[in-house]
Parts: sequence; structure tokens; C-alpha cells
Amino acid sequence: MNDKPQTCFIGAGAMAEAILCGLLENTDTRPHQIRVINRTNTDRLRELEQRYQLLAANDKEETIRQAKQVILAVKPKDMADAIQQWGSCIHSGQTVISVVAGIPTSFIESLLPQPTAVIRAMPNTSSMIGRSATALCKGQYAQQKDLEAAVRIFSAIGSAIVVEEDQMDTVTGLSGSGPAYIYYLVEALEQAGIEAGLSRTVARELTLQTLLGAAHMLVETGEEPAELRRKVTSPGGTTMAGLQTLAEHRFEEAVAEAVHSAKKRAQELGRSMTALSR
Ligand SMILES: NC(=O)C1=CN([C@@H]2O[C@H](COP(=O)(O)OP(=O)(O)OC[C@H]3O[C@@H](n4cnc5c(N)ncnc54)[C@H](OP(=O)(O)O)[C@@H]3O)[C@@H](O)[C@H]2O)C=CC1
Ligand SMILES: O=C(O)[C@@H]1CCC=N1
Repeated sequence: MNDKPQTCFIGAGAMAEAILCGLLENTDTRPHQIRVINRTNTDRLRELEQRYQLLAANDKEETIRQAKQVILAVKPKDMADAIQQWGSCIHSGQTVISVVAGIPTSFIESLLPQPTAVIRAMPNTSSMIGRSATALCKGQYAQQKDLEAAVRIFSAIGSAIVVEEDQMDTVTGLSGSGPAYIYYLVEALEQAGIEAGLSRTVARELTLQTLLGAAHMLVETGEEPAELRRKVTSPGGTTMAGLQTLAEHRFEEAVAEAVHSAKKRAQELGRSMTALSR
């Protein structure tokens, strides 16, 4: 068995786990091909190694050097330190894939030996069950084949779509953060059901199946969401009353503002990092 790591995660948090779990479940990647590294939390490393039968990265520098792909999955505020700490182990024969919100490829490239292929990806936590919506773009030194290899990784854990880098912050606000908006909606629906007299179990069951049914309707019928909404809404009926209340509470504007705020935050994170490096 060749024990050389194929993929090394720098940052062993929630996102790294979601991606590696998806890779193990949905591709032919084997546990011994993955390593995880973080800064201080060795308990977390042991937890992941045990849960997924990964080999430990005993010599972290050497592990990074040997990996074919290095996936950067630290928090944006830790990015500069992480690249400074580990960047000297990265070489131009590797592809660096960053899932870090807001940080431009040019910033990452500037801290790595040039020319290192850098790909920026924005997956979401549904990677864990092979259902991520990921958007990717390439930096100036990455070749088309590097981008295609990254697309293959993320296609194995959901859908993967290539965009221009100037769209990545919008993607972050929409599909990177998006699962949280949906969970918030589920919480709100469930709570409304409970307050109106349903048991928690019944409210949960009905909310989840409604969400699943609506998602499948969208995918399987291919109909426009507005058309599907129209079919639920009888003139003068119950749905119309509910939708009117949502409109009065400016539902659409609230959603648009949420995406916009998340995008703006991604831009701020990128700018603060770029300013730090000057
Ligand atoms: N969560 C999400 O839904 C999504 C997150 N992302 C992006 O993924 C990235 C990671 O997020 P998430 O997984 O939630 O974060 P977590 O806080 O769960 O994990 C971050 C990890 O980075 C490690 N770390 C910090 N500094 C270093 C360093 N110098 N060297 C090595 N490891 C280090 C931490 O280790 P230690 O504990 O030892 O400090 C920790 O294990 C973020 O940049 C985020 O923008 C992208 C898409 C979706
Ligand atoms: O909240 C965050 O910053 C990360 C990026 C996208 C989803 N979670």
C-alpha cells in the first residue's frame, strides 16, 4: 500500500470534515490517502483520525510536501498565519485549494512560492452527505487541468460549477452561507407550528417533509419556482393569506439583504487580509 497522502487538509474543522467525509463516502479516495493538520487542537485530530480511520500526520511539514493537493480550511483570520507557518512546505508541483471565505487567490499566491497553482472553492456543509453546491475559480498560475482536477473533487461531493473570481463573494453569500438560511427557515416553521398547537415531533416531521418535497418538486419537475408557488396558491385561499403576510414583512427584501450582507462580509474579510499583507 502506498501511504503517501493525496490530500492534506490544513485546518481540521467543520468544513474539512464535511469535505473529507464526502470524499470517503462518494469517491474511491481511501482513508490512508487523507491527512489532517491543525494548529493546536490535537484532540480534534485524533477524533477525525479515529472516526475516519485516517493516518496521523506525524511529520506535518513532510506530509504537506508529499500531498498532491493541499486544502486550506482555516478561518479567514488565521489564513495569513497558516500560510506563513506552512507555506515553505508547499511547492509548485502541488495544487492548493482554498475554501476560505473572502480571501482572493492573488493574496494566497503572493505568500506561496511562485508559480503555485491556487484554486478557490466555495462549498457548503452539505458536502458531508455528497450534496454540496460548490463554485470554483482558478488563480493566475493554475492551469485548466488543475481547475478540472478540483472540479472532479467537488463534483464527487455535490454539484460543482466554475465561475469568475469576482463572483466568489456573491457565491459565498448565496450558497456558502445558504444552508444556514434554510435551517433558520426550518426552525421558524417548526416553532410557528408548535406555537399554533402542534407537538414538536409532528411539527418537525411536517416541516422536514415539506422542505424535502418542495426541493424534489423543483429538481424533478424542472418547473420555475414561481410556477410551482402559483400551483399551491388558490385564489382567496390559505396560501395567499400566508404569502401576503410574508410580503408585508418584506420577505424577499430580507433574503436579498441577507445575501448582500454575507457577500459584503466576505469582501471585508478579503480586504482586511490584503491590507495586512502590505
Ligand atoms: N462552515 C461552513 O459552512 C463553510 C466554511 N467555509 C470556510 O471554511 C473555512 C473553515 O471553516 P470551519 O471549518 O467552519 O472552521 P473551524 O473553526 O471549524 O476550523 C478551523 C480549523 O483551522 C485550524 N487552524 C487554525 N490556524 C491554523 C494553522 N495555522 N495551521 C493549521 N490549522 C489551523 C483550527 O485548528 P485549532 O483548533 O488547532 O486552532 C481549526 O481546526 C473558513 O475559512 C470558512 O470561511 C467555506 C464554506 C462553508
Ligand atoms: O460563515 C462563514 O464565514 C462561512 C463561510 C461560508 C459559510 N460559512
